[in-house]
Formats: sequence, structure tokens, C-alpha cells
Amino acid sequence: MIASAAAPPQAGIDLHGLTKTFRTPNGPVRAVRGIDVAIAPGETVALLGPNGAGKSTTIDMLLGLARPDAGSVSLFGGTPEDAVAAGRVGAMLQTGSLLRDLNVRELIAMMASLYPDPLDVDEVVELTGLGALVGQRTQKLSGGETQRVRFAVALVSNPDLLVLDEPTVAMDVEGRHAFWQTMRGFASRGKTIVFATHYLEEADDFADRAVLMAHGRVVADGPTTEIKARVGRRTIRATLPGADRDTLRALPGVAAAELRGAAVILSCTDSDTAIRALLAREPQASDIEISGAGLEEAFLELTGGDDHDDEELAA
Ligand SMILES: Nc1ncnc2c1ncn2[C@@H]1O[C@H](COP(=O)(O)OP(=O)(O)OP(=O)(O)O)[C@@H](O)[C@H]1O
Repeated sequence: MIASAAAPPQAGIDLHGLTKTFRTPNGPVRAVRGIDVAIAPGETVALLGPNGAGKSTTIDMLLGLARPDAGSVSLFGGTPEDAVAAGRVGAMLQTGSLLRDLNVRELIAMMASLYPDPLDVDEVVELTGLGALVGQRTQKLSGGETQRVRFAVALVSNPDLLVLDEPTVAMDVEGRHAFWQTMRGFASRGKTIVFATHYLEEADDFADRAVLMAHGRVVADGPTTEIKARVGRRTIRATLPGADRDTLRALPGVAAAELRGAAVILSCTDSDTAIRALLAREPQASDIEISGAGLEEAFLELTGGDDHDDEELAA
């Protein structure tokens, strides 16, 4: 088990007005365009967004690996460099290879020796399910196994903050499941976790909160349930032979109506109002089902409409 850390410090992560532009032969790429995100200690936050949204660049700035053009990063009230040097931050990034010619245990032990208050090596091995691989040379590991060792390396300093950029990308379903189990255990000890992912179900299942990025900006930030609700559309399905589409569409709370044989499908802006109106008008409606928008729908709606505006902003 993870040794209990001191009471979590009050200051968490504060990204303020962060901006980063890359100069390329094809002109400037405005990767991050002024984002403000505050994360409290103990929160688990998913960073979501399509390819090129600016997630990795944001993570690099958060960790002090890239310098923002404008804005500031505060980790636990200090600079990222200080927090990293103190072993308070563990990171698992998309790139980065493992040191070769060491076995898994030797590598974890070596990394542990670099930090003031590391976890016990056996504990890390157990937590990350690496028991069967401790004697394996790092260059002989599969992609999924390498990811698990990288995770062990991120954990070994017993960090207050874990930052993970698409951590489960090379893992199979079982590996992913085991990974999130471990993360749950880690989060339950009051640790702060920030992870970027393309897997919406991981964000939905695991994060307290999602920050949605598109084109270098934050387009939504809140509990995943709230983000789903923001999209607002719920669908009512019912059996209603002989229904009239225009009548249904005119019901309060209904944005669109579709008929498929005896089935009616109502897309609603306010499903509570719509269901009452439907039943008042069509009491014979049966087999009624209401379904909410998924995170996937919310994601597409919230990230899809944000057009590129490089020229305007670069001016
Ligand atoms: N070193 C760099 N030089 C030039 N452009 C870069 C550099 N790093 C990132 N970019 C560009 O900045 C934008 C944001 O990239 P970033 O990697 O932060 O996005 P991302 O949301 O992490 O994407 P993905 O999900 O594909 O990893 C992209 O247009 C990318 O091409």
C-alpha cells in the first residue's frame, strides 16, 4: 500500500493565461491561446480534446518542460521546477524511453534513489502489477509492459501530483482495467491526477472533472455529468401509432421530432417539460424511454464548432 503522505497542501495547480506559439517554417502555430485552469489538491481531472487541441503543450508547460510565452503556472504554490525537484510531481508522457540494460526492479530502485521520500520499490512493483516482470530487461518489454514500467517510474517518488499524457494508449483492455484500478487507489489517498486522453469513457468513468480543449482554448470545464448536461439534448423514444410529426415538434421542450413506423423519437431541449406535454397530449404513448447525451455527443458538439482563427489572432 502507498505510505500515507502528509496532509495535502492547500495550493493545487493554477494555470493562468497560459499561451504558447510555435514558430514554424509555415508560420506561427498558436498551440495554446490563453487558458485558465485551477485544480484543487485531490482532484482527478481529464484533459480532453481532438488531435492538436493543445493538451500536450499545456502539460509540458504545467511540468516546466516548455516555457509559456505569456501567463503563469503555479504548482503547490511554487514553480513547476521546484515541485518536480522535490519529487512532488510524477509524469508519464507520450514520449520518453526507458533506460536500457537494467531490469525492471533495478530501474525502479534507481529512480527511487533520486527522490527524498520515495515509495518502497516492492510496493510500487505490487501496485503496478509488475511482479512477474521484475527480472526482465527493459528493452525486452512489450509496448503495454513498457507503459506499466513508465507508470511505476512516475509513481515511485510518491508524488502529490501525477500527470499522465494518454497513459493507456499501448495497453490492452485488461491492462487498462488494471491501470485504472491502481489509479483509483492512488487518487483515494488524496493525490491530484491530471490525465490527457482520447478515450472518452476513461474520462467519464474515472475523472471528477473534464477540461475540454479545442484549438488551444478551454471550451468546457466542469464535472463530466455537467458537461453532458450542457449539451442539453435528451432523447425521448415512445411507441405512438398514427402520431403527427408537426404536432410533436410543436410540443414545448421539443427541438425535433422523427417518426419511424409506430415509434416516435423526440430530441429535446427540456425533456422534463417535453415528457409532460407529450403525455398530456398523447396519453396512449407507451414504451417511453428517455436517454441523456453521452460525453461523446457533448465532446463533438463543444469541440466541433470552434473554427480556426489563426490569422485573426496572429494579427
Ligand atoms: N514543437 C512543436 N513545434 C511546432 N508545432 C508544434 C510543436 N508541438 C506542438 N505543435 C503544434 O501545436 C498544436 C498543439 O499540439 P499538442 O501536441 O499540444 O496537441 P494535443 O492536444 O496534445 O494533440 P494530440 O491529441 O494529437 O496529442 C498542434 O497544431 C501541433 O502541431
